[in-house]
Amino acid sequence: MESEVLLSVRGLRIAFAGVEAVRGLSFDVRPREVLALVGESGAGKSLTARALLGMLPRGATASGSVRLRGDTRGGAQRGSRIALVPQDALSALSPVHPVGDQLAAAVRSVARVSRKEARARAVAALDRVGIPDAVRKARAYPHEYSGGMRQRAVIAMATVNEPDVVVADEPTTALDAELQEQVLRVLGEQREAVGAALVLITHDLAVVREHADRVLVMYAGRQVEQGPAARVLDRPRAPYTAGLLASLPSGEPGAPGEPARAGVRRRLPTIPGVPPVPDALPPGCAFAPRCPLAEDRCRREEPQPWQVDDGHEVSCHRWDDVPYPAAELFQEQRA
Ligand SMILES: Nc1ncnc2c1ncn2[C@@H]1O[C@H](COP(=O)(O)OP(=O)(O)OP(=O)(O)O)[C@@H](O)[C@H]1O
Repeated sequence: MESEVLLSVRGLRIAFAGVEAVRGLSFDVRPREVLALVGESGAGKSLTARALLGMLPRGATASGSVRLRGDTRGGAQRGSRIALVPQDALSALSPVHPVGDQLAAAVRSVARVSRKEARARAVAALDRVGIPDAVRKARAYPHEYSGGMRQRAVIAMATVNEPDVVVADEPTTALDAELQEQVLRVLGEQREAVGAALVLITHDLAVVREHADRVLVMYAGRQVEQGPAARVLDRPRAPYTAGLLASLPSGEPGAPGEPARAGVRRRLPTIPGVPPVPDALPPGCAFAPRCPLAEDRCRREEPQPWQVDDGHEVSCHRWDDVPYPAAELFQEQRA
């Protein structure tokens, strides 16, 4: 069923020593859907990802609920159904064991199968992500893989047990453009092959435009806007989303406005200022100090999510005053 919800997050809050870094986040992920979590550094994307996996850092306290197919149990129950592709591929693989052994161990940690069967699944997973001569490569150590092949091996590791959800935390930041594209393509293919949904964490709206069905834009631990990716990027209703879009090079797949002209470099507007830290949030809307549309109310009252369109929510008092094209908000400021 199209509308079936696979993963449901309600009122998620994550705090360190009483200071909230994620402040009441709610979203759903449907089967096979790609949901992108976007926002600047410190928005709470990685913490949210870790909460989905039930792997919060030491000292964090969480409230709210994360349900997978209606089940709130965390730990191993959820751990085997939600898999992580971490930011740093190297940290995901042990340097002292052959890659195939690591994948086989991952298989045996969730399924009671023979060593031989686990091995076969490991090789099949390596083969599926496009590693040539997978039988032989399974016997090699991570340092014997090229950077791109290692990324693929990490994706194989995350998908070997055919999870319901793959969470990829900025899987491409350390890679050059060609490898980034490759990794995103392989992730997409694996999503198809094992029928998983993908939660893709990124700060790159061009990646969202290319690869996501839905997008959740975060700022200072809260939802700013969420909805179908094409609709949010074409007609953002939150000034913050508009600012992220304005800072994309024109002609990028996520960028609005005219196509890029070869040889012409324009100075890109960026959102002035920096995001607040969790223990020094301004009153009202956390984005107000950087927002060209902020008025008194914004500095007093935190906006609640408001449905502007089918499945498109925005948390902004002034969403109806965001111009079209929205990037103009920040271009004007620069002038
Ligand atoms: N282990 C920790 N101890 C204390 N505070 C933390 C810890 N981890 C995260 N935080 C706080 O939570 C905020 C959000 O962190 P998070 O890593 O989720 O951000 P992010 O959006 O993923 O950023 P980035 O893009 O840089 O990874 C941080 O700015 C920090 O204040």
